[in-house]
Amino acid sequence: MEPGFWHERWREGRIGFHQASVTPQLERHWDALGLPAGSTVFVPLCGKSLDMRWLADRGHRVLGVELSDIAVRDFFAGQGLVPSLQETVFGVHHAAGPFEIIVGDAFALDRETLADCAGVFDRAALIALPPDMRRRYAATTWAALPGGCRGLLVTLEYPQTEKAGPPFAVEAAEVEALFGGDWSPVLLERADILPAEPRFIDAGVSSLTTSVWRLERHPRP
Ligand SMILES: C[S@@+](CC[C@H](N)C(=O)[O-])C[C@H]1O[C@@H](n2cnc3c(N)ncnc32)[C@H](O)[C@@H]1O
Repeated sequence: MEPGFWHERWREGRIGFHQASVTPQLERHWDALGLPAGSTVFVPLCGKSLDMRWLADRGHRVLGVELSDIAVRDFFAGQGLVPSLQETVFGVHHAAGPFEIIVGDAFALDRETLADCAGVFDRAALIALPPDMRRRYAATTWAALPGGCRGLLVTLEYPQTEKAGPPFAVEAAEVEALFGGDWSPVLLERADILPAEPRFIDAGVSSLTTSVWRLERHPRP
């Protein structure tokens, strides 16, 4: 899943991962995190997700990062906003209203850039990456978030031998292994979604569940 893979998907409009509505798990579990209005929420690998609009409607500022400028331009156009552009070492920052989206590489972001993020929402980001990149993502992007940051992570579980990713299966043991050191992962929900996923049924996948994790980062020493 190198950058070229994603750029091609966006160029060709092969973006089956994009949802026309808000992630239901976000709606169900976000308020329980107790993040105050006005706080900033980081949305890594954000695409043009409408979850960002939902978070803004809860009073949050949203900081996204996304490789594809097609996705980011589409997002702002869809919101009827014209962003101002500013170039930094991390990429081109697009800002308008409550949204700032960096067109750049999530793995490159540093602690200073993410210092104001009290929250994080990961849907189709961790699971978009193969195993070695997931380890890198946790060790760089998530590791740059500040102590006390809390958020939600949505994962998928299915027998990886039955279908190739993305999206990839990420089992509970891996969530613990990736985040158990610096974060406190708590499983909030697991649901069987195979009946609603014909692509997985057609591929012969025998079971498919989705999980929602609450993660809270320990204070930094
Ligand atoms: C499966 S999509 C999910 C998008 C979004 N989270 C959603 O729910 O619609 C993964 C996105 O991550 C972006 N991406 C992949 N690798 C990235 C990286 N290293 N830095 C920033 N964005 C990346 C891709 O361009 C793609 O838009």
